[in-house]
Amino acid sequence: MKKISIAADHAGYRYKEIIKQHFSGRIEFEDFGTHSEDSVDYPDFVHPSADSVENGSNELGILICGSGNGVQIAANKHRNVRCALCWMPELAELARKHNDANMIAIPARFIAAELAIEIIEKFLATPFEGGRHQLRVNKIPC
Ligand SMILES: O=C(CO)[C@H](O)[C@H](O)[C@H](O)COP(=O)(O)O
Repeated sequence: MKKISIAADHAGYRYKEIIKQHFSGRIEFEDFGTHSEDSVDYPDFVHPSADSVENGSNELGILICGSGNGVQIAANKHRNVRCALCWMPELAELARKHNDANMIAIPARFIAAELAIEIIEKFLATPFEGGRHQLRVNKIPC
């Protein structure tokens, strides 16, 4: 697997570090920050991370904030980003299988870190199914 981008605001910082630690040695991350729990604005970290997925320098991207909404909304402003908000592994699986999601948004203030890891494991392990789903994904850009 190519590099994976990862970015978080202050509400997601701790989970970002836990995730990197868990996948250490298996996944090469490009960490776009933030790098502390000091209050920051999530778009400042989402956009460069989403750019790196959009331009192909990172294969997939992980975004973490308090509810997951902020980072997902910002990431999906990028024409070729499909960012899915996932709070259970089954949602991550479907986001990959049916939507070819290339970024995932994690709600750090609403799920345990252990569940966040489980969700990301599923996201990274699940291929896109293509077929009828490819026709639909092709129609997303407007
Ligand atoms: O969760 C969010 C709402 O979309 C944001 O992404 C931020 O994490 C959240 O708004 C941060 O809230 P705070 O009160 O400034 O810590």
